Amino acid sequence: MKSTRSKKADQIMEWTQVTVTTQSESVEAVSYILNDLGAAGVKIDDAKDFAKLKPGEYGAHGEIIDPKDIPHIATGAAVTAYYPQTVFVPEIIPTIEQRVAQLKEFGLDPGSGAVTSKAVSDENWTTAWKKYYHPVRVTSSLTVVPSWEEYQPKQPNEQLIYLDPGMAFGTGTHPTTRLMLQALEMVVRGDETVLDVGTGSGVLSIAAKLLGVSKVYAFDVDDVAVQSAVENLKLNPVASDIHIRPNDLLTGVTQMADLIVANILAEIIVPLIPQAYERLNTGGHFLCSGIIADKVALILNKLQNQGFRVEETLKIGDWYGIIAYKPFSDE
Ligand SMILES: C[S@@+](CC[C@H](N)C(=O)[O-])C[C@H]1O[C@@H](n2cnc3c(N)ncnc32)[C@H](O)[C@@H]1O
Repeated sequence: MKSTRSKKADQIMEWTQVTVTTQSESVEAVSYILNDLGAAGVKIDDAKDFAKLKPGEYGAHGEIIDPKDIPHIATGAAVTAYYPQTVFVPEIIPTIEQRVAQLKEFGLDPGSGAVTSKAVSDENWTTAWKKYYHPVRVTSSLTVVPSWEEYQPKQPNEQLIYLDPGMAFGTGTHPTTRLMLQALEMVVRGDETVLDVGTGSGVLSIAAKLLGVSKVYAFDVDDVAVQSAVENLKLNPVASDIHIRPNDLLTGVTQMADLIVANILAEIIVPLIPQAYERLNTGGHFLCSGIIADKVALILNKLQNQGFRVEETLKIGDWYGIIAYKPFSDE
């Protein structure tokens, strides 16, 4: 389970909780829709996530509580959003139903798309998202640590990313994020300049710095995400010199880079591909994830047509990540 939560939550006590019943492949798109309609945060329950957890595998080190103790759904997925009193939820429910049904047009299975709502108190929500977060080792060298937890590295090469995962997408534990973290570990050699497109919580920017890149410029179209990334950068001294600002993809960005990372839905990666090619130095890498099986061929095709050479296709569960390389003219 993962959740996102904006700072607005600290100021308002009463919320309307809206739950959409869907399928695993659509959770990110449904979250996007719910956020787009004014949710202060979303929480995802995905039966597939729980199916992969093994009792004791994480608990022995205190990273995560025994999965069987976490209430969870047995099949499919549910995305729950929290709306402040300023949003009149009965008015937006038909729009949610319509936009979720339209996901079929993007090749996603929205499942039943059933929408339910109920009033909740701030206290219930706070407990719901926070109690399941504990340090999680996301790659062989990177561990995400919630900002309120004490944690000592268990291995000499283990590096810590401190996050308040409540405020934007990017707890580090989502498969799409882990694909990008793995890809970063594979390509970073040190001293690179990086553009992080759709930074969310800032997790990839912080990871890139820990892995030894020199400069990071991070962007997100969502002001709440930018604010959350700014707060998370403050939790990680290594990230103090990261530049971050609101921006739509790389539109208007003139900074050249050796590495561009983007964990965004495939539909949004498509227009980013030519921008990324233009901003990358030759010999540089473009890393992207957020891609479901049905969209892999489309993205590979667009990358190759643009002139990229695909070096690796990575997979975790139903999600794919791609490492693409911009060759020198004589390669
Ligand atoms: C799936 S999250 C990834 C967050 C983080 N980078 C990670 O890997 O965990 C995608 C992020 O992209 C942002 N985003 C979506 N469309 C965008 C666009 N056109 N330009 C910039 N950011 C965008 C969203 O606001 C969201 O924060």
